[in-house]
Amino acid sequence: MEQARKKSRFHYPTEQIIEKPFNWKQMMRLFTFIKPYAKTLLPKTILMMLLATAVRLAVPIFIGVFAVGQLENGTATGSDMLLYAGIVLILYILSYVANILRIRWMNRLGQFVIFDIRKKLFDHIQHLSHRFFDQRSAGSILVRVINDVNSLQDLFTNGVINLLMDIVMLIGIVAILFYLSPELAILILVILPIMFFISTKLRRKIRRAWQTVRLRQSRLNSHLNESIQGIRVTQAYAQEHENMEFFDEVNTQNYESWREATKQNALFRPFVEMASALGGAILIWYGAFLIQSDASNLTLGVFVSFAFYIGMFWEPISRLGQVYNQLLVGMASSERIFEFLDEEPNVVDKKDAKPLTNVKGELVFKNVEFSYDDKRKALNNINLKFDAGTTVALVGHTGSGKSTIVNLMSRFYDPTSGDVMLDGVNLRDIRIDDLRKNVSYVLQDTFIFAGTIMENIRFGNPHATDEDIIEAAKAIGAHSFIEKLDNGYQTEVEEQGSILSVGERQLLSFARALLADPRILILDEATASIDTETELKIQEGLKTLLAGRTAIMIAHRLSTIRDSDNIIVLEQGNVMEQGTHDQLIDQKGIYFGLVKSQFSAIKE
Ligand SMILES: Nc1ncnc2c1ncn2[C@@H]1O[C@H](COP(=O)(O)OP(=O)(O)OP(=O)(O)O)[C@@H](O)[C@H]1O
Repeated sequence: MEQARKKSRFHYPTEQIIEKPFNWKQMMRLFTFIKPYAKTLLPKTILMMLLATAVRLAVPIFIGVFAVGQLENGTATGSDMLLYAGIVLILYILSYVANILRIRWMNRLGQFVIFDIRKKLFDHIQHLSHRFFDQRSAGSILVRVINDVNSLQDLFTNGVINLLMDIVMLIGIVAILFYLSPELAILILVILPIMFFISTKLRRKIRRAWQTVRLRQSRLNSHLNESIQGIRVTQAYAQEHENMEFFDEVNTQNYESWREATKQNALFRPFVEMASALGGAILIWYGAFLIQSDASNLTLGVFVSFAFYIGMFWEPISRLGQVYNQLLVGMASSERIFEFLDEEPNVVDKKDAKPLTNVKGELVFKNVEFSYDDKRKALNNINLKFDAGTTVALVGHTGSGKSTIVNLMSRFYDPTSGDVMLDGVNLRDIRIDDLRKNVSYVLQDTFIFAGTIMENIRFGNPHATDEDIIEAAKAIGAHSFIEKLDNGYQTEVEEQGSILSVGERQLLSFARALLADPRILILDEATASIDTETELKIQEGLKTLLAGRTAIMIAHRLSTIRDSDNIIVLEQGNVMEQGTHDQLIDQKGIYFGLVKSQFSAIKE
């Protein structure tokens, strides 16, 4: 019981082992990624592949039929033999060069295709709406862009061309075998179906074993990802031991699945080699019999060529098994990649969406309703006006709908019904890019990207010069703390910016927003308590930032709220009261209660 309770803390979606029939449609869709190279790299690679294969097929004929044949007839001269040796040598050199070029171009083709798939996937994901990200963890998205795309790598760098090469090789060998000696060819080919039957069974086992490896590995990845991201909470609650126990379990499972898969895998090659030896034995036994018998005209030369071909026969067969595995892995991965690619953004530009010019910054909500999940309403019939150039504070208990209102302003979501208008134009009719350039967000938890402080501020406007950035930082009041850092504006900060304090991060985000110079500014005020000096700096910075803009604040400090031109009080997705601080206090309604209970403890 204790054990079950402990393990139940860790929930990772487990994928089922996929045993689907081969899906041609999906494969064809995957191969459309080769299309851009259909006239350049692909034909060059195929040509080299055909050349290398043709040469390999020709060599045994020269050695067996011509050289040994002439020796057998007794017509061979030293210079003839030298000529044959020369030809074989040239053929080998030719095949060597063709193979080098084939491998080089094949790898290049594969890398280009992987590059294209990853780019397309990333580009697509970037444009997906917030709804998509609400339903998935960052880790699971990462796995698709990295692991699933990587697992297509083998297929495109080796698989496809090798598959073609092996098919051409097999057809070539079978045709030559039949041409040289149909009796001998038939006998040897009899064992082919038997081998295919056994190898298919073996391969299925191997495939399942590798699928288990992938599932175990993805569990291990998820656990690692979560553990590292949540390390501070884990340490704070002293849960390292529980974490370690679970890690041990998934790590052991991972190791065991690898052991099993490599064991199964190791069986395949010896099996192919055994079949190859069996083919050789049959050849020697029956071939010797045919050479001696008067009824057959099998010569020693043909027999030698045959032996060469038999030796070459099993290699493509064993490789075909590998390619089949690669195709199945590729299919599973591409299914997951296509699932993302087929995901349509919920919020998209209309065909005739208008550009935005001369924005004044008046926002109006008309009968707006909204629900995140079509079950529970987050906003009920909201009618609001945010006048251009004014500062409006949104207040209310947690979950009352403050963030939801601001989410609709940048069209991170569209209202379920009703409209949001900017300067009298429905947001749905405005180009999203234009809208978002005019509406900036300053989030409570400022996201700092890995890079310098300079680059982090420049995020607000990629075209800004260093001077513009320093000016913005000065205006906001961030310049003095930046200067005190080791390398000033060139100080490298890590992802999430953990070397910076909450207040400093806020100031950076103000500078970033000032640089973006939007008409409408949405601000989620930090709740963390900040020392009085920084607090003053933030208030000063805020004043500069808000000057002349329409500002919507999810306000947590009474001082900010009191200074606003209008205060909107929300409760369970409804607008309950609105007005200035004094008006609302006089009303002695919800706001009055909120101020008394919630803000009295917070520093004004
Ligand atoms: N992405 C989401 N998916 C589903 N439901 C959501 C989502 N975001 C918010 N909600 C729900 O919508 C309602 C309004 O949430 P919202 O985040 O707007 O509240 P809030 O007033 O901003 O709260 P807080 O002050 O705690 O940030 C809540 O009931 C919340 O559970």
